[in-house]
Amino acid sequence: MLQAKNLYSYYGKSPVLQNIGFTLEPGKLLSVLGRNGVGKTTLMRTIMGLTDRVEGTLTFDGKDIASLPTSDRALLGIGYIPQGREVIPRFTVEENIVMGTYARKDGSRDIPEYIFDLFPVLREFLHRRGGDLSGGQQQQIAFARALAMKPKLLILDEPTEGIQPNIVQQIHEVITRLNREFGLTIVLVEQNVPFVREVSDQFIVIDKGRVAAVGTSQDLTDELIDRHLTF
Ligand SMILES: Nc1ncnc2c1ncn2[C@@H]1O[C@H](COP(=O)(O)OP(=O)(O)OP(=O)(O)O)[C@@H](O)[C@H]1O
Repeated sequence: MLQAKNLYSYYGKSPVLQNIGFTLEPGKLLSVLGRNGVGKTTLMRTIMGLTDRVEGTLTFDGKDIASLPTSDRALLGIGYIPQGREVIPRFTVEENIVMGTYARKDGSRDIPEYIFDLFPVLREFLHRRGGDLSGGQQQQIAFARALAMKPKLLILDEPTEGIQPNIVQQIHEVITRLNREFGLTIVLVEQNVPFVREVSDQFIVIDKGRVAAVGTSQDLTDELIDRHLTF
């Protein structure tokens, strides 16, 4: 479904990512690991077309998307929950979620009902301003907005960063259900190694902008983590 080959991604003249390669099959979950500043967010932004320039190949559903604008990538079915959530504080919860529907091909502005089954609190707070909700609830809005576009692929950049522990567990359960129950293909940037081991089909470790290791969940050994993830 998503494939990168010899992918380089630039901010200005600097190649932040170099020679990145991976293949993600439909319905699978790929975790992206690495220390702070190695390029994980840049990889997510590269998939969405938000860096200055790329070289190499990036295909989605067999189509070359490397030179498409971000809005076209969304229309093809790539949903993105950025680091920091980016909920619009002045908009109501409902308005924030409906924004996601604008990336839908069917033109409908309806919020799919299952979103409120996943996040009942959002139904309750539908007419409150997004900015008045807690960090965990804002993360739920960010999920709901991305799911409202009915994505085929969901990109999640550290969805539990800065969120209180009781909500972290809930977000982990939602990610697991979206992948296992709803069959959504997911790329997940995540620091929590036990959760990565539990939920991933495959992983890549990035170090200094390059792929340092790839494998399936069983290949994510303590030795690999010591080498590339501990500080
Ligand atoms: N908009 C930008 N312009 C120029 N350089 C950038 C930009 N965003 C990130 N960088 C640089 O790219 C490198 C990778 O940053 P990135 O945010 O992708 O890392 P990360 O692995 O996601 O880190 P973190 O875990 O802290 O989020 C860093 O050296 C960073 O300074």
